[in-house]
Amino acid sequence: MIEGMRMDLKKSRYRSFDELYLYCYYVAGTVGLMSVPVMGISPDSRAATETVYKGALALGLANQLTNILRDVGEDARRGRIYLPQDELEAAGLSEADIFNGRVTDEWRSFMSGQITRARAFFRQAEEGATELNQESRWPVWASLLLYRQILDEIEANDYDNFTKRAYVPKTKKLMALPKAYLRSLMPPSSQTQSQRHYSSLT
Ligand SMILES: CC(C)=CCC/C(C)=C/CC/C(C)=C/CC/C(C)=C/COP(=O)(O)OP(=O)(O)O
Repeated sequence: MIEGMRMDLKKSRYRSFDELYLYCYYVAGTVGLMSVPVMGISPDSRAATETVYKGALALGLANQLTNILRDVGEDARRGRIYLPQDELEAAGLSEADIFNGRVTDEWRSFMSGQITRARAFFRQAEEGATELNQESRWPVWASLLLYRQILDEIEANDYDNFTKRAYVPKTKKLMALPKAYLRSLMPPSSQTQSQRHYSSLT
């Protein structure tokens, strides 16, 4: 985590998603991983421990990527671009496009790809969240559902994350709480991965 903070002091560009992944891993993935032994895995869980840690890491990454996508304009005004340069280039976008902050079709399509990737990490996080101790499941589900909604708001703003800050309205936030509560009641998986694999074959 400290390494991530150091990285942020030295670096203001990321050549590829691999480089960005490493940064997100350091500053947020590690927080997720450290939370697992604090929150604890449900005694009823039959899932592989790896599934829980992978989920926790994924939630850290998903949150950080979402944060980055929400703050593109704000970061650019401080001279920083936390987006993979090779992917920007492939989408026909330059740094100047980001500093000028024009929402073009190229930008919309680039952003839509970035949002899809962040959602894939949220999906992976869901698998881990179900396996946590009962007491931790509601807050974790709430944070997952609330943060993931920021991505919906970026879409609702027609991908203008230069001049608009994607913001989840209070009513939507409140509505997420009972949804999170219901999800938190979902019991942990009662089968191990190999049992699941076996029963899918029979
Ligand atoms: C899912 C399972 C199995 C466990 C849960 C594991 C957890 C708690 C994961 C979440 C980890 C986490 C809180 C990562 C940090 C996320 C993040 C983007 C923080 C934003 O920090 P700032 O950059 O300070 O935010 P602002 O830009 O809003 O100030």
